[in-house]
Amino acid sequence: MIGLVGKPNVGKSTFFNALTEKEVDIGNYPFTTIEPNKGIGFITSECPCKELNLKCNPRNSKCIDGIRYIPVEVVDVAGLVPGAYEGRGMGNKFLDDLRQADAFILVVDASGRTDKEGNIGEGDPVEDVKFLLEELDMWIYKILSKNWDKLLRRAQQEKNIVKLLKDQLSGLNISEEDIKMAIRDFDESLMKWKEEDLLELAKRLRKISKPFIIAANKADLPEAEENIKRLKREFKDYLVIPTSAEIELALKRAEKSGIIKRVFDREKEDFIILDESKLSPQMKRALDYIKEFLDKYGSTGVQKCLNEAYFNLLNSIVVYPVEDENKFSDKEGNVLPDAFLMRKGDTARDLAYKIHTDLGERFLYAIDARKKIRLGADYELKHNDIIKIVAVR
Ligand SMILES: Nc1nc2c(ncn2[C@@H]2O[C@H](COP(=O)(O)OP(=O)(O)OP(=O)(O)O)[C@@H](O)[C@H]2O)c(=O)[nH]1
Repeated sequence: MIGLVGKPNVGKSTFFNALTEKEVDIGNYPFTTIEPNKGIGFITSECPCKELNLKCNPRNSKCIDGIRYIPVEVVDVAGLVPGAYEGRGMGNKFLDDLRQADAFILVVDASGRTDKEGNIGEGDPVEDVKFLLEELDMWIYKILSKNWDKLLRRAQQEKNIVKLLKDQLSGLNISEEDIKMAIRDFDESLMKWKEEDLLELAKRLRKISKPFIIAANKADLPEAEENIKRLKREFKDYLVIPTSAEIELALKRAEKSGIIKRVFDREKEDFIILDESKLSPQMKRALDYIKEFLDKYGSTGVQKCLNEAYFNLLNSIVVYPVEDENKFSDKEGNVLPDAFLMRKGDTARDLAYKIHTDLGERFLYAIDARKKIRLGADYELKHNDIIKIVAVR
């Protein structure tokens, strides 16, 4: 799940709506209850139907003009205020939402028109990013240092520090490997760890467990240009994506009401006006303004943030399981019915388990449907693979 974080007034709600506004209802969502601050966004990936020259019948996703839209959950993490890590403001709800997110899109007002408290005024998006990082660090520090005395007592029996820390941080989804990496140059005895060591560890764990992208929102405003350059200079290790949530929402709505058709190219996003006669002079001006923005930045950036979060931060790949490797279909003849999100490094057996535990347990071998060759259980899946799993009956 991706979390949207940002202080008030930076355009987070607009961003959330632009990402999650339902266009077409699709069944088979892999999610059960959707809370009010959660929504479904779609990551986009080239569908193999184009290359294979087939017409697909998606079930768990949708395909428009050869682009597969795969549903993912997005959570609007409300309540970022100074001291939120201590439960100020929205209290535990804020912390709970943070815990659930695998990665973040950190939304800042790149125009600098939002001040520290989230009011209209003078602000600095570079400072806002720093502030958020501190909040996250303090949040992890608080979890880490909670009942530290008790942990030290336990350490007298349990010598495995990594295991102790993993227990302490349960809920944050950090692997033992990552903890080991983070404490590699720390003293072997927990007794010797000082407060600044714990703070440093919190910082490292945040980097590992909560990767994020910076959405430099309101990029359409003139003051944004300079701030975007500063953000890129200041946060070289991070992806800074100029966005205009307002333009994305406007385009989505214009398309829904049949005024335009959006066109997506690998390089650039554009739109075609379907009926000029329906446009008021005001709408025409707005669309000209939007076109200028797209010419300058290539896209509204909103969809790009979600795609980058999955494909870049979380190392996701898309794999298409099929039951008939000749027709690329399921038993009913639906071509490329499901698009599964997997991670780089996942194997054919992992895919079988993801489809069904039983299929994982009965796994015999897999078939690469394009090349019609057999693959072993340890075959490392690649992006856009089409795979049939063969299992013991
Ligand atoms: N120019 C411009 N304005 C934007 C953009 N995104 C949002 N806004 C405007 O910024 C203001 C705040 O947007 P919201 O989406 O309500 O901001 P928020 O961060 O969710 O704020 P809270 O609801 O107070 O938490 C609104 O007036 C939006 O229309 C953008 O990309 N460009």
